[in-house]
Amino acid sequence: MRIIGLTGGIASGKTSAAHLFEKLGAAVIDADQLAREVVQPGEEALAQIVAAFGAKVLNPDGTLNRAALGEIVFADASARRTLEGITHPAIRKRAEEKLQRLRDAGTGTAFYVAPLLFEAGIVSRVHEVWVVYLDQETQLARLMARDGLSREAALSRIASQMPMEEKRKLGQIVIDNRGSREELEAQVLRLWREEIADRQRE
Ligand SMILES: CC(C)(COP(=O)(O)OP(=O)(O)OC[C@H]1O[C@@H](n2cnc3c(N)ncnc32)[C@H](O)[C@@H]1O)[C@@H](O)C(=O)NCCC(=O)NCCS
Ligand SMILES: Nc1ncnc2c1ncn2[C@@H]1O[C@H](COP(=O)(O)OP(=O)(O)OP(=O)(O)O)[C@@H](O)[C@H]1O
Repeated sequence: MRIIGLTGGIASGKTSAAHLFEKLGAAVIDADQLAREVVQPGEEALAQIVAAFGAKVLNPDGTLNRAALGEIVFADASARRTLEGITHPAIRKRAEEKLQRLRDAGTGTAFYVAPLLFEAGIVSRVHEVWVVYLDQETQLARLMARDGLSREAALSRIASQMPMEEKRKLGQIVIDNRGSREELEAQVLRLWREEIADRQRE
């Protein structure tokens, strides 16, 4: 099975691009979604997070208060590393299980969508890397609009990741998402045809 790592900066459009590939019939696993699964009530990782950060990161119903934890870890690199030390092994394990299921089902190509593909070393698990790219001003505007963040909070999230320009250089394929949604969709369709559908027929 060919595994394509799909990455990019925060709010660059990875999820949007992945949904478009999924609509065309691609198999997709998404690290952000796995990160949510591993902190559900009853999961080991949630207990470890509470032990490390205190009950203030829980909602009254016992679920993770993501906004509260986000405020802590995006302002403090050492707190972020503590959280990653808890969540990343659990995310990796779940990703391997999902990839194995796709392999067993005879899947030809799978996308592994991961914001921290380079930062978390996931790059060694994929066969090639596609990067969704945009300039920082557009990134900032989309991030603030989507998550209702102040400019300062949005900038600190961007600063917690490898700079977009570096990611761009490391991708075998770059999807330029500075333009409209229609332009994104056109690139996805072209890549689907040229890089996936045609190659699977070879
Ligand atoms: C801090 C948390 C609770 C904030 O939750 P929230 O719902 O606000 O954001 P969400 O999970 O949807 O992530 C949004 C984006 O933030 C960025 N981001 C998330 N975690 C990190 C991190 N550790 N370092 C840098 N950027 C990150 C990514 O670009 C991600 O796509 C959450 O992001 C989390 O648990 N992060 C640790 C797990 C992780 O590293 N996830 C990334 C996938 S490997
Ligand atoms: N071409 C576009 N034009 C306008 N808005 C867009 C475009 N592409 C994506 N968006 C919007 O930008 C925001 C970020 O996109 P998306 O959630 O797909 O990014 P992401 O890379 O998955 O983000 P994260 O790393 O935070 O998970 C969303 O609100 C999305 O609807």
